[in-house]
Amino acid sequence: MILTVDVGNTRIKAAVFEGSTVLENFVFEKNKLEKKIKIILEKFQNCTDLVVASVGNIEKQSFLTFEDQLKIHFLTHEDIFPFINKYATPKTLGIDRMVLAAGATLQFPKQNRLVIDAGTCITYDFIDENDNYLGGAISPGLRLRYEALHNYTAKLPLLALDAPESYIGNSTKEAIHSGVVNGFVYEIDGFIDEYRENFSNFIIILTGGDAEFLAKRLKNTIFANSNFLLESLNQTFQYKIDND
Ligand SMILES: Nc1ncnc2c1ncn2[C@@H]1O[C@H](COP(=O)(O)OP(=O)(O)O)[C@@H](O)[C@H]1O
Ligand SMILES: CC(C)(COP(=O)(O)O)[C@@H](O)C(=O)NCCC(=O)O
Ligand SMILES: [K+]
Repeated sequence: MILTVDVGNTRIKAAVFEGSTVLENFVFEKNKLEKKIKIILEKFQNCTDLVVASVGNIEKQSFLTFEDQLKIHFLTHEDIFPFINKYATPKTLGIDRMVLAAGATLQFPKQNRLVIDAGTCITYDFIDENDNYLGGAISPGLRLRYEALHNYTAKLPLLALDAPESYIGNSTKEAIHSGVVNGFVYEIDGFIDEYRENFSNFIIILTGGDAEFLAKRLKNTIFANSNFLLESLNQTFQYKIDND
């Protein structure tokens, strides 16, 4: 039984796995880390390993209080991954993106794979059918877009995510919702069309906190799996155990 933890730039997501089965999912704020992990380990006392992928500002140090209870695996670029990393700056590639690429490689072998993770940022990660990780894109996530419009202008209000009535926004609020939400959707559909034009035998995985909201708005029908990063973290750990 293992506890997987995904430290993103907005929230922490966690899940307890028995083999490839999720026993329970958790989502919590970064300042609740120690308290929440303690509660989870009290409930799931058979956890033998704690596997962490962190791109937020939480480092391995924050997990060491648990090392007397279970083995801590804080994933780094030095770990073994099931793809060939063709990124020109492999050491700057986000560990979250590496885990997503590992999951896509292991779950969908011998295909071209695009992973879209709509979280704080939207990340696009492409792994070709020969398991070469080629890279992708980093773009502001939904919340970031609303906040940027408010923080970098004199008059725009800070709005919460809401679906626009039309692409023609007929009020300040509607114009902002249209620009943020439709811009987000058109961007993603545009990228997917571009990849589709250049690669055949192609699968798209959509995940992240905004995946559900997005899935029903995209022209390209793709299935959202909000748990994909944690599932991939579990599989990446298994791969590391089997191949280290
Ligand atoms: N309860 C929530 N708190 C914060 N963000 C949320 C919540 N529910 C959905 N979201 C959306 O999820 C996004 C964060 O997704 P997530 O994948 O958790 O980010 P990250 O992995 O970058 O921390 C936010 O941009 C927001 O639009
Ligand atoms: C782009 C990210 C901030 C995305 O993080 P998230 O949206 O999951 O919080 C993260 O993958 C990161 O810090 N990447 C490092 C730069 C790179 O991947 O090239
Ligand atoms: K993300």
